[in-house]
Amino acid sequence: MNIAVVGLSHKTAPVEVREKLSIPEPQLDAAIAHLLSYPHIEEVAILSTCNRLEIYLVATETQPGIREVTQFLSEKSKLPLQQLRPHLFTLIHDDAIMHLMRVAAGLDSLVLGEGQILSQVKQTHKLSQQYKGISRILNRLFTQALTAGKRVRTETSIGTGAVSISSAAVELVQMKVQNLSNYRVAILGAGKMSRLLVQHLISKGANQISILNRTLGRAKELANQFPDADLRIYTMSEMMSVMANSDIVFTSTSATEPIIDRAKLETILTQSQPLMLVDISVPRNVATDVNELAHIQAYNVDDLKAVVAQNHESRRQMAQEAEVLLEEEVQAFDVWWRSLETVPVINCLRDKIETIREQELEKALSRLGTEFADKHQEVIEALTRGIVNKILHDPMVQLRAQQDIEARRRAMQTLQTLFNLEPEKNSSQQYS
Ligand SMILES: NC(=O)c1ccc[n+]([C@@H]2O[C@H](COP(=O)([O-])OP(=O)(O)OC[C@H]3O[C@@H](n4cnc5c(N)ncnc54)[C@H](OP(=O)(O)O)[C@@H]3O)[C@@H](O)[C@H]2O)c1
Repeated sequence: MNIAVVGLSHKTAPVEVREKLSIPEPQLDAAIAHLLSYPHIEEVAILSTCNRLEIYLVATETQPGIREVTQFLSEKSKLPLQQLRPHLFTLIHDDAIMHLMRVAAGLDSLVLGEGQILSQVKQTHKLSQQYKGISRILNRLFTQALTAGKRVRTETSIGTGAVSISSAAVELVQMKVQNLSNYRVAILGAGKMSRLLVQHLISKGANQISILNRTLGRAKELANQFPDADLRIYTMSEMMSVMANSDIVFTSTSATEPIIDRAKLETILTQSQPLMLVDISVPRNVATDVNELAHIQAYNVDDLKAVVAQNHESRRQMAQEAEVLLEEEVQAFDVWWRSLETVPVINCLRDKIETIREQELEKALSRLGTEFADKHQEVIEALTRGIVNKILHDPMVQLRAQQDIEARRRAMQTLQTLFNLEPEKNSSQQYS
């Protein structure tokens, strides 16, 4: 039994590959069920964000489990394995555990230390539980990773400063245009990233902002969060006319197909009309053919790398503080993981003692007669259970807490000899 992660991220794959592997929320249930149907996969969790698609698994046999996930990714993306493989990374056990901790802490993000990833990991944990992808092992790992992520945000300085993909996108635009107050800005979408866009645009001096959304209610809600800004709101049906009257358009919707392409722009823009498009969505909202138009400047999430390079430099020191803290959380998970090898011996001992308790109780009750048994069975049952549990408590706790592997194995062996136990064969190797 082992933990592994197979996936790709902004570090290993460009946006045109990442978007092929994005698994939107409505498809998660089916994807988890599909992965669990493979013979070597016991538990699975899928983390799908704009920067990564990572599949965490517990495999009965590591390499076959990894092969099954790789096969799934190839089918899902419709990319042949030879084409997909150069973009994939695979990490096993300790490396996979540390990786999830780093991801949750924002240390593997394009924008180092951004906070959105922690809620995305939380959502992955929640949905993987809901769709029954994870049980004991990944549940524990995700819980520990979320603790690690929260600690990094509260106990180190990396969480300070509101950095996000949205802030980087605004920074990119500001580098290009200097004074944002002179430009008409439109934002397509009114979700979490759009809210951050509005916040950063306002803080950088933009004052002509339009928000367009599929549902007007959500755009209104967003505008209401910035009562001092004069935000204009529209439904998507007005997209073309609003864009025709904009200088800069940000796109941040969860649409799975492009909503802007060359043909659409040609119908609204004059030949010399400039327009800057900044698409932070994955899958992308802007088709690549817009680059064929002379006065269009189009950027996507991968173009933010240049902006965030500066951010990385200044935040690297803070990231080092966080790494120390993550080591502690990996260690805590490791202690738990190693304690799992005691489970078969503990179960075996419990079963044996429980059988003795039941047999002795039955004998005693039959000696005491039915009248006594009917009246007092519950009390005697509770009494014997209480005695057994109290006697077993300390040895069980001591055994699980023993961190020295050799000492723990010796203790398990002693228990087996003294109580003549026969735990399942090979079960002590099951978790190594
Ligand atoms: N969350 C992050 O940290 C993060 C970071 C970088 C990039 N991104 C990318 O940014 C995009 C938005 O993410 P988010 O977190 O802001 O999502 P979100 O909070 O769930 O909001 C989704 C937005 O997309 C709109 N939408 C969904 N399907 C649409 C469709 N078919 N056509 C037009 N609009 C549609 C929704 O409109 P309604 O209100 O009408 O449903 C809503 O405004 C995604 O592509 C995501 O990958 C997210």
